[in-house]
Amino acid sequence: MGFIAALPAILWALIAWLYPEWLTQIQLPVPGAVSVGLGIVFLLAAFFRQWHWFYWCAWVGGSYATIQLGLQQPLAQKEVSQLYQAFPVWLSVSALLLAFIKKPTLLTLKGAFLFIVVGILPLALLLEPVANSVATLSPVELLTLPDWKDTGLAVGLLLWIVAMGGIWATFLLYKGSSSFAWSQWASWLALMVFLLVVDHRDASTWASVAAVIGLLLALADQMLKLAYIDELTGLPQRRALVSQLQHLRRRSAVCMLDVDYFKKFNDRYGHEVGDQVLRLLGSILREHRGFKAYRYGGEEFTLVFSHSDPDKLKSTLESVRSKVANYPLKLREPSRPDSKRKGKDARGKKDAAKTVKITISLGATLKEPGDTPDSILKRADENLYSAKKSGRNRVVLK
Ligand SMILES: Nc1nc2c(ncn2[C@@H]2O[C@H](COP(=O)(O)OP(=O)(O)OP(=O)(O)O)[C@@H](O)[C@H]2O)c(=O)[nH]1
Repeated sequence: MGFIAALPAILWALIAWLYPEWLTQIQLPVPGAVSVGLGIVFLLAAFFRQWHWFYWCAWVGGSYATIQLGLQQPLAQKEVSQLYQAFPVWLSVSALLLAFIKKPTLLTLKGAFLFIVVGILPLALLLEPVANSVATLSPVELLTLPDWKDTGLAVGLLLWIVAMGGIWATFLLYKGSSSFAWSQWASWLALMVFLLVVDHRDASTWASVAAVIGLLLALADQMLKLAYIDELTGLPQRRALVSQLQHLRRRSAVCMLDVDYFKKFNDRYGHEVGDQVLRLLGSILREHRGFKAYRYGGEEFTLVFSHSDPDKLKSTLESVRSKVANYPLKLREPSRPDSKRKGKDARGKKDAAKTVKITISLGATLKEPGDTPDSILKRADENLYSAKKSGRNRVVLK
């Protein structure tokens, strides 16, 4: 899902490669699209107090300004050619640093410093001695074999983009990264691809627009997650459930489930261990087939089925119930032993990592004509209450 933020940059790269003539044929719908886009990201990020986005806006803005001031002239000029060599070094080093360092809060001295560095520093490349010395670090020449020099293609640059972009993207995929992390990769890719098609009019604006749209998509994705996804379990939360229940199909069913004696469990093992259990229960429900799971609130979850076959429903719910009841929960020690000796003893014992089990009760109901979200949830909740009253660790479907 996070990958969505990278799509505009990938689309831009494909167009720049396959149909570069489009860049001059299609007019940008908004004059000053880059500034307008960056302004919108700034405002949204400030509104939602997502300060770390400001650094990326400053990075895109500073790089775009440098391109406009220095790279809009023929590459044959010596100082332009030096900037052209130095610029990918700046883009790559600064992007990697900004993506992987722990970013300070913006409204601190360190934060303001970083903001200015990423926004203003690229402009220093417009000074010839700076560009000259940074250009000596550029691997573009090194990566371009002598045979390729006359092809007119910046082959070294292409290899650089493929190598660095590939390693970075593999890392992001491996880590299952957020849309914000992907939008950082995408901003870098968009501007690097611009350098490959530097001769085309408007290429820098299209590249920066692709970077800004990536940031906007990532911001929108993060806002949706904040509003709809429960942080502890990663499941959609009550707000998402209510919106789903408003569009239930005629044949559907709803189940409320709740952990048994969870208060006692929390009292005995601590709230942190209780959280571990909810996280695990969330992942069991997410991976189980046949329904969509939501965290209703506290230790209560809701399952929504898109059929109303009672036998199938009962068998799925029984399978969930028994899976949870038989799942051995390995508890991590809440605190470390207070001496080396005790730690050694504990590691020696077989039961040092304690295994416990939990059970859940489930109350399910089929959709009836005229049901509202409230009425169907109320019926499922009454059935859950019956399951609790009749001994817990069971399914009631009425
Ligand atoms: N660790 C943890 N505990 C939570 C969370 N949300 C709710 N709880 C706890 O869940 C417990 C719910 O207790 P009760 O509603 O009394 O129900 P119960 O003890 O599970 O008993 P029955 O439902 O009757 O089997 C309370 O102790 C809450 O503090 C959470 O996010 N994390």
